[in-house]
Amino acid sequence: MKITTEDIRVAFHAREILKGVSIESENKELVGIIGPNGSGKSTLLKCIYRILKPDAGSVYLDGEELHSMSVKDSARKMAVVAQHNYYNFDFTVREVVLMGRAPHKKTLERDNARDYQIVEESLKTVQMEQFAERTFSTLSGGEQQRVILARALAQQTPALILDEPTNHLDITHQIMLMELVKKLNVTVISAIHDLNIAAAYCDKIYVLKEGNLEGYGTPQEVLTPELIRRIYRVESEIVYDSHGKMHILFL
Ligand SMILES: Nc1ncnc2c1ncn2[C@@H]1O[C@H](COP(=O)(O)OP(=O)(O)OP(=O)(O)O)[C@@H](O)[C@H]1O
Repeated sequence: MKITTEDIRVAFHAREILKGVSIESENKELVGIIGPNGSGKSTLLKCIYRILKPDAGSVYLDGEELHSMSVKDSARKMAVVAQHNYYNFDFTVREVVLMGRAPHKKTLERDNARDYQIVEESLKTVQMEQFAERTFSTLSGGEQQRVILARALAQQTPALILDEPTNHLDITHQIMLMELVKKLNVTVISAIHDLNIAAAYCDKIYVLKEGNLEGYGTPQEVLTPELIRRIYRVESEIVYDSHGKMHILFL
């Protein structure tokens, strides 16, 4: 599925947070949004996953304007792993993941064997199947993050929106998550802080600073020492290992 934003503008209390942001992901592309703290990454993603209506501009899913669709229709097209405090969920892990099936159900339709099978598979994929009966709020931050990813997988959508998905995860699970997301073969738009993760996994990167797009292209095109200096005020060096993989060293 193709996701497009066109000239998105958002202001809070007369302060402009997004100043006309247009991005595009082709079908099955993994698109990274990078930028310093407060640059507007989450705000842009919130406009895409419909928790925030922009003051101006539009979001299109395969050419269809987001707000012209029902919430259920857009939830069948896109699942979200956002940065929230999840701790208040007083549900079991299995129940949380089952919520991912809701957009596929009619009003009052009961969960069936297939829904439970999808939930078990999703939990296995994120290696959380042994936690199915646990109360969600008793999990660690990283475990919660993986359960929320399982919920998004259970939603079986052609697009995923991720807001710093590797936040809370140890290095094993960071790599697991990015490898998994890459293999899903769906469209992904993800805010990413770690530039080496962005370099390793993104097909395309957009750079946000103070609500403006400051760069766009493949990781090789975008992640140059000049851009990193301009955006983050940090000196860096780009090296390629024996596998041809790009690494950013911060000096
Ligand atoms: N509801 C709101 N009311 C007022 N200001 C807000 C609101 N939501 C976000 N902001 C401000 O908008 C700016 C952009 O926030 P946003 O969360 O989009 O940044 P970000 O790039 O995702 O940052 P981070 O890397 O720290 O997660 C910040 O200065 C934030 O304080």
